[in-house]
Amino acid sequence: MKGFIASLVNLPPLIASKKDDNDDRSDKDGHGKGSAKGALIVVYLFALLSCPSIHSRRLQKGQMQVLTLKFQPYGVLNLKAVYETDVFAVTSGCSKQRVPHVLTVAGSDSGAGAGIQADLKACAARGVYCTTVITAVTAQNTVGVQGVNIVPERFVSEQLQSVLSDMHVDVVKTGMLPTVGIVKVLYDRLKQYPVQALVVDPVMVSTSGDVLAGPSILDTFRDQLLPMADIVTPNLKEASALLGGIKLQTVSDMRSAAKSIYSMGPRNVLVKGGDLPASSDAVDIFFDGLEFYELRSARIQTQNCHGTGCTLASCIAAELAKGSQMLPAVRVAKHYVETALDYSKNILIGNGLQGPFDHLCKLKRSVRNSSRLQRFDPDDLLLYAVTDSRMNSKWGRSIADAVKAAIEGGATIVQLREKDTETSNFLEAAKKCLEVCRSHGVPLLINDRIDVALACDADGVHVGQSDMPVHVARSLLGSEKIIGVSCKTPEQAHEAWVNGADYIGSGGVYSTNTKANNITIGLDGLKTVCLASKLPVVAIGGIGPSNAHAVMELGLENLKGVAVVSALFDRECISSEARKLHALVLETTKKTT
Ligand SMILES: Cc1ncc(COP(=O)(O)OP(=O)(O)O)c(N)n1
Ligand SMILES: Cc1nc(C(=O)O)sc1CCOP(=O)(O)O
Ligand SMILES: [Mg+2]
Repeated sequence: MKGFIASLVNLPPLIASKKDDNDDRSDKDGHGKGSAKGALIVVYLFALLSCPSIHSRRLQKGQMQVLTLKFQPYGVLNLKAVYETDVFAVTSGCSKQRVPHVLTVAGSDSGAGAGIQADLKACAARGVYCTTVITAVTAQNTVGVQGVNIVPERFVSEQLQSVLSDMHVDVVKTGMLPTVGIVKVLYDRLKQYPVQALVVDPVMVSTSGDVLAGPSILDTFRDQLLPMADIVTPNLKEASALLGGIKLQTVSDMRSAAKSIYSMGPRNVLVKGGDLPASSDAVDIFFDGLEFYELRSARIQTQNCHGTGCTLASCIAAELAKGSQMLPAVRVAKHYVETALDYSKNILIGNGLQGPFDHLCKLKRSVRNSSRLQRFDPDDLLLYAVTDSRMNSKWGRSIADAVKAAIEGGATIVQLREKDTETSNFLEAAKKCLEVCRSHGVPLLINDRIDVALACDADGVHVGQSDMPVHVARSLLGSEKIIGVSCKTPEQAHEAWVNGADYIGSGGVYSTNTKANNITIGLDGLKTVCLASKLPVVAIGGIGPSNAHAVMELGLENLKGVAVVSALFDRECISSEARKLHALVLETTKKTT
């Protein structure tokens, strides 16, 4: 009480400082200045009055005081108080933000397709932080489960205590709970530290058919865990086990099972029908106690489905942690799993029948490119065909037909330079061209549009000096993609190399009508750039059958070929023009090397 009175007596005048530049952004444009400051002062006063350790101290002139206020579970607000010469300011400091958080209580899968590893990947893919309590360590691969080592229940309890007591978990998701003791410690800890939602994936049998939790556990599941659960997500075998072994063979059986499991206490039930015989769709039954929902998705033909159950449950948990309602969370999770399975249907990891899938949908790019001998072969620059939308319209050709003809004539690399094509049409055309290029083993690059290149998974991009900087394009596209840059000077060529480009396009060697206001650098300019460049070079600008030999006769080691637009695409027969040019460039290259 003494400290409280002292603090009131010692309170400096509360005047907003004119000098304070660190104030909230709204002050800068003059909006909400008074109200924001007023609110901060009220919070500061409240903190001052309710915290005895602050009351007893008086701020000296020039002294700064930082109060860190924790508003659990929303975050932390730092208040900064400065008492200067008759001016006192209260400002907000960095306000920390809590992030959505799922705790998974499950087994480790050494093959990383299911269990804890799948949960971590699913949460990462869905933008949610994931902590882990490991209940068992399995020796497992794509063939099956070779060994299981159960973590002692007191240590499961210790892990739970560590995470739940400190890290503010939003949602708990359970997977493999191999003993009655472990289910019980989980039950006790959840009573001690209640969370926003509990997602129970009643893992009992692995995809390979190995038993991961015996029948002795069923009673504890039914009596303790299910009544606490916000959703339980059994597959057909697990639903059958929970219901004493009844057969589930039809969608109607699944509905009855969902209803019976619901009567055990969970708020929602999702019976997964992935194993349902004779069904072209994957049908799941969702029951919320009032209504049944038949959730259908395409059945993806793939062996890479190890861990789908864990992933689905983790994704539901992640969506709930982000604030979603239950049914939308389930729908999003199903769609996510379907997308990841579809993306991963052809990846090859392991020799067994139960392959993992790619939660982050990122692995395939390197798989595809590693199947090529090299990511980028500079000799591919020999005859570089660059498309032009206006020329194709003029001649009434689709982009894909034009590209096909150029490749049939001998083009060794293709760039789609579609300056006036709408994005959606460009993307569609790029996909078609990619099919053509892939079937001929010819790389396809996209001019300027990194977004289109990413969307269609093209082999790379070509950018100019005023397009996206090379290092940014590289960070977006990854190390596997080809990046070319236009350079007219040695300095630009050096920059391109430093920033991680694969080749440079240099020109205009001759004047051109294809690109407006283009600066011509001539053969001399091209030579200067080539000599300075550590990267392979392709010449561009006004090049055709009449002058291609002059370009290649420069005989420069890193000058690998010619890039042409009008000499191919503004001609009646693209393939025969390509054939002519290809032969010419090849001949001069052979002569000069
Ligand atoms: C192979 C090749 N070299 C140079 C260019 C020109 O690119 P840029 O300077 O970005 O100009 P636009 O093509 O975008 O008009 C190129 N496209 N290809
Ligand atoms: C797209 C482009 N870039 C150039 C450069 O100098 O960087 S010249 C050019 C147009 C090349 O078209 P054509 O083969 O019809 O002359
Ligand atoms: Mg450009």
